[in-house]
Amino acid sequence: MPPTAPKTNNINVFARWRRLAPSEAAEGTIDYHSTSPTDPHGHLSVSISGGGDPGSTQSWTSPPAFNAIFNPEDDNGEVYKSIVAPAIPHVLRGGSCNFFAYGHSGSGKTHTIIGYDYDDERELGLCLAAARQLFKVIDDLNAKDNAGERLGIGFSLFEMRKKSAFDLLNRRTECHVREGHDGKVHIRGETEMLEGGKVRVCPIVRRPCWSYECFRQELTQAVGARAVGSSSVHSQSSRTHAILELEIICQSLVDARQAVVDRQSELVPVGKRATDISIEEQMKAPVPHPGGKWAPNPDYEMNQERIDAAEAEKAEHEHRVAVAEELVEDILKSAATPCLGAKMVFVDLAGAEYHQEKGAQQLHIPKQTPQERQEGRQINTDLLALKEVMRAWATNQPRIPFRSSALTMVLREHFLSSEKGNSTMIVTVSPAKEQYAATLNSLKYGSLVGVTRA
Ligand SMILES: Nc1ncnc2c1ncn2[C@@H]1O[C@H](COP(=O)(O)OP(=O)(O)OP(=O)(O)O)[C@@H](O)[C@H]1O
Repeated sequence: MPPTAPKTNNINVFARWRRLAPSEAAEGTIDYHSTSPTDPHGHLSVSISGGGDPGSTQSWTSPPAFNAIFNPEDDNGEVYKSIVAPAIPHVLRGGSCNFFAYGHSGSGKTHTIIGYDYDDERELGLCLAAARQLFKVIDDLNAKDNAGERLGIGFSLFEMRKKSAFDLLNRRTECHVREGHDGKVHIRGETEMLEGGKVRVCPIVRRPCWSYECFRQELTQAVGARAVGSSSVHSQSSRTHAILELEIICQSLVDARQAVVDRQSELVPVGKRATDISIEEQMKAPVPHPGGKWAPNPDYEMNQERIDAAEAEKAEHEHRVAVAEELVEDILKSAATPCLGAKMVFVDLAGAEYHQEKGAQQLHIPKQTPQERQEGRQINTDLLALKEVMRAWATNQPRIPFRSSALTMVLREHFLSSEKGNSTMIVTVSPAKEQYAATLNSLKYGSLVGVTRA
């Protein structure tokens, strides 16, 4: 019986072969080619061989899991044109989408998502190329006579490591990932003590940019603060998952969100006072009796009026927070252009590691420290959790295991806010013979996600 044909394509999966580094040339390359079996959706299979010992006939062919496969001569511009550019109209209609780069260390994830050459148009990372195209449209909209409020792009950029996020727009400040009682995940940054007992818990920084040039400068500066270390493959490895969120914004949205943070900080001392008063009054009401029991104090009548007044003040401040939150929603709903609030999320995942001490020595990179090896294990655990989320998402499972890691908790919102079909994984792979095992693992990971379509 032929396999059941997929009904929808919830997650798009692409593979990208990177160029061979000059230092890898002596070892030779993996043999690889893509085939297009009779798949109802035209998805491609990839076959690889040539790893292992000389003369080895070891080979592997994936199921038809890949939407397209990019060759080493395809530059970032080509990848952008095929993967990201088609999503821009969806974003301009107000939709959201996300893009993940997955691959072993040194396979080209950062090259693809962020890029290393910020001046060469053909080599801009996908996020910069997307912002450039969005700004072209936004600038045209802003120039129109009947334009509503001026639009721009706000962005946040942070790294995930273990259970913490590090805000690259705020001196790599450590932020905490918390699940609220509403099930939403919040990333909370620094806590500031203000006058009058106000406590401001800053959210992760979202920097507003009103031109592409401003965005490019801010992004490149922030990227410079990324944590690098030595992986099992190269010595400038990103040891964390970098998450970059672009959002179309206007000034009133920025102000309204700031007002929510301000109202919340005003609520903190008022809420604390209400709790203190209630406890204080209740403590005075009973008195200890012999035998360790407590009984009502005949000489003290609990001051219910005092408690009620404090509770009323707290309710008033809670109402102010709710009003500020509603204003944010109203601005998003009543925008003159539907794209306000639309998001594009780019994730440069930390490199999956396959420990190959032999390969590391050949590449003359420093040996990993025990801490780096421990980080490597944590990275692999996160990537496994992400694979399970993607498989469950792709097959429309009722329960998606978002809570299995801090990384997947943070990504929850991005999956849920993107309609099905707007999540894309780019599996980056190296053609170097010495990385055959790692390449094979990455392709297997990608094909597991790619074939599980509902
Ligand atoms: N498609 C490509 N074309 C040209 N050079 C590339 C390509 N992909 C990667 N490279 C180069 O290979 C090296 C490693 O790439 P990159 O830093 O993007 O890997 P990575 O997967 O992000 O690694 P890690 O997970 O360890 O951070 C870089 O010097 C990069 O410029």
